[in-house]
Amino acid sequence: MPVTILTGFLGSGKTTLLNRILSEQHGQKLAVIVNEIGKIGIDHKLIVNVDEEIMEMTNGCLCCTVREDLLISLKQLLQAKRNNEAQFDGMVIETTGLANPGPIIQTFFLDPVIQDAYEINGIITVVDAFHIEKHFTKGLEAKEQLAFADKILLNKTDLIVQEKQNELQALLQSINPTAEIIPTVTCETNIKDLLRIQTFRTRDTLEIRPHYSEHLNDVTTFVLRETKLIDLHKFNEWMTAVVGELGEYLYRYKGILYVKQTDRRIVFQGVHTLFAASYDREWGEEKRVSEIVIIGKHLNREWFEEHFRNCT
Ligand SMILES: Nc1nc2c(ncn2[C@@H]2O[C@H](COP(=O)(O)OP(=O)(O)OP(=O)(O)O)[C@@H](O)[C@H]2O)c(=O)[nH]1
Repeated sequence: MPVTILTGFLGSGKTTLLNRILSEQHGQKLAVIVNEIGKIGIDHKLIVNVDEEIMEMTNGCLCCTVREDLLISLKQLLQAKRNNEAQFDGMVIETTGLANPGPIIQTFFLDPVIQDAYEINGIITVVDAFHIEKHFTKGLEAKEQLAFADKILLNKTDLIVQEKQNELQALLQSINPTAEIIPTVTCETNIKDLLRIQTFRTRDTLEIRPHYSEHLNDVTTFVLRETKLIDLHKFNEWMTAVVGELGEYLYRYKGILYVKQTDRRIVFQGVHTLFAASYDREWGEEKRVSEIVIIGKHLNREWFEEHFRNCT
């Protein structure tokens, strides 16, 4: 069952997006989990009344205290589905505006029952185009949410001029060079596409968009590139050590490797300490190069570059 995770700073438009997802025809019947911090059952009243399964979790912020709750909710929903008490073939989780989505994503990988039944479709981050720069000054959350995103909705573009929009798009892309950025007004976009990201599946393309290396306070983004063949064993050993040591600081990393052990491309990606790699298609006409995007906190780029080179 595909699970789509909605993040975004307070007031950016997550509920607006959720309502679109729930009211548009996209062929999926969705279960919804909303996580409200400090409010008691307010948001569900704002959510359009459709016959979806809505489960509200009010006792704390998903990212820190209630991962156990999330697990329980996920299992309850699964049980309800098996008992024919609930019908759904996909799930959407709306996180609080302050959640770091990392631990939520990890919940789906740590429990075998959950891992069997669910699959992360993707992480969608909604950005308030009018306030985002202010949000950046308030702490790390807004940047962390961008770091995890597969798709970024640059929402409320009706409140800014075109030049500002271009400037923000470049800024967001520099923070997360692999995410697709979609400018929107009231989150209007193709909902089917949002429900079909399939980020953790092997894909033909892992696109690394042009970007400018960026260091915004503590969140660092850089791309490692190497044209020499990579030794997969060396790389695996190194990555295992890296996630063991620096896992908590690694928000998101994704890459394609050109390795000596196979003619096929190796696609891999991870969140904190969890990473998965898979064989992709064979190399074609394109330039053979290993490329990894790393987004994290307090990371030393030179150290990564040097050790990645040592994997050749
Ligand atoms: N001008 C403008 N306002 C918008 C747009 N999208 C949403 N809004 C408004 O922004 C406010 C916040 O939207 P929500 O969808 O509730 O945002 P949220 O992220 O769920 O908010 P929290 O649950 O508080 O984190 C609402 O008043 C929306 O009507 C937009 O594109 N342009």
